[in-house]
Amino acid sequence: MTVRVVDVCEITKPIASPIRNAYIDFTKMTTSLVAVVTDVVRDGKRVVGYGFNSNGRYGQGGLIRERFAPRLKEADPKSLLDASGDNLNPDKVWAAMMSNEKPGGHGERSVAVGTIDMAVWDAVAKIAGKPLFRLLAERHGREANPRVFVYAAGGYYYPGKDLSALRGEMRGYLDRGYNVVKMKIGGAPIAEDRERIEAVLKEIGKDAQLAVDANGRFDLETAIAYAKMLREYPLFWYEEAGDPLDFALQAALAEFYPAAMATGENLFSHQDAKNLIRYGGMRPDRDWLQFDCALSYGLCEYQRTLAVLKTHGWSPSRCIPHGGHQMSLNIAAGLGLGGNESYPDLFQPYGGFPDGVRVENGHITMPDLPGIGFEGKSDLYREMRALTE
Ligand SMILES: O=C([O-])CC(=O)C(=O)O
Ligand SMILES: [Mg+2]
Repeated sequence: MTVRVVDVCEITKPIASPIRNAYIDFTKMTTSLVAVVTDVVRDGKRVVGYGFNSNGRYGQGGLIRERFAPRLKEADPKSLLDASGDNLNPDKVWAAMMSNEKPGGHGERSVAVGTIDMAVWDAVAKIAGKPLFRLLAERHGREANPRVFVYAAGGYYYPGKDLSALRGEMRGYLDRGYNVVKMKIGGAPIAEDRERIEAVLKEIGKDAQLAVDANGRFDLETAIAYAKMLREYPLFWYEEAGDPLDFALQAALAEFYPAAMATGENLFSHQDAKNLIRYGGMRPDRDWLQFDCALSYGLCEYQRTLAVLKTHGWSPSRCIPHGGHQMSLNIAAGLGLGGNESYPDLFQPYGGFPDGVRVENGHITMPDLPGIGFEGKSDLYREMRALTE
C-alpha cells in the first residue's frame, strides 16, 4: 500500500463572540478549518484528516493556500511516507511544508503549519486505525491515560456583565463537573478586578479553585501590583501577566508571586519555549506551561518542545495547553500532560469534547475513536464534512 495526499482544502470560519479580555475583543475572531484528503480508503470512504487553529490568532487562509498546501501537494508522494510505506510520516510532511523557510519569524507561519499538522496527525491515526492518543503513547513507549484533567475557561468581560452574571457563569461550570475555573483580569481597574475575584471565590467556595489570566496586558509595575493583590487569595494560577516575550518581567514577577504562575500560549516554537525556560524564571515544581500546538507548528514541533522541557528538568505534567481543542486532549492522554483547557460556552463547535463525554470531578475520559475523534462531535463534524463534499 502507499499513501498520497490528494488535496488540502481550507476555509476561514467565524468564531466570533461579544467578549473581551484585557487585550482584544472576539467580535471578528476567525479560524481556518483544513482538510487533508488522502487516497486511502477505510470502510468504503476516503480517509480525510481535519484541523483548525485555536482562538486568539485569526484564520490563515492566505498562507495555507499560497505556500503550505501547494508544497504538500507538489511534494514527491514517496518522500512523505514512513518506513513501512503504509502511512504518512508527519515529520516528513512537516519538513516538506517548511522547505524554503528561513529560521525565526515563527509568528508569521506557525499557526498555518500547526493547523495543517493537526489534520495530518488526524489522518495518520485514522490510517493506523487508532485513537491519536493511543498511537502517541505507543510511539513514545508510554502507557496512555484516557482520563484527562480539564478546567473551564471563561470569566470574560462582556458588555453589561455584572458580578451576579459572573458568579452565575462560574456556578454553571461547577454544575457541569469542573473544579477549576478561570477568569480574565487586567481589563478593568485593579480595585474592580479584586471585587470580581472575591465574588467568584465566594461563589465557588471550597468546591473549586480559580485561575486568573491577564492576557499579557501588564507592564512590570502593574504586574507586581497585581501580584501583591493576588497573593492574598488561594489561586490556581496567575497567567500571562506581561508581554509573552518579556522573559525578564516574568522572572522578576516570580520574586513577588510565590504561588503558581502560568504562561506560554503566545510562544510559537520550541526555540521560544527554550528561551522562556532559560530566562523566564518559571519554576518546574509549581508553574504551568501553556504552549498550544495548534498555534505553534503542530504536534511535530510540540514533541520537540517536550524534549526541550525534559532537558531542562521539566515534566510534561506541568503542561496544560491553551486552546480547548481535542488535539491537545489527545496529547495529554497520550504523552502525560497535566491536562487541557476547555471553554464550555465559547468558540463552538471547535472546542469541547465528543458527544456524550461528561466532565466528572474536573476530568474527562477519552472515548476510543479513530484519529483525533472529531467524528464523535456531531456539530463539528458537520462543518468538517462540508469542506470536502
Ligand atoms: O482570551 C484569550 O485570548 C484566550 C486565553 O488567553 C486563554 O484561553 O487562556
Ligand atoms: Mg490565556
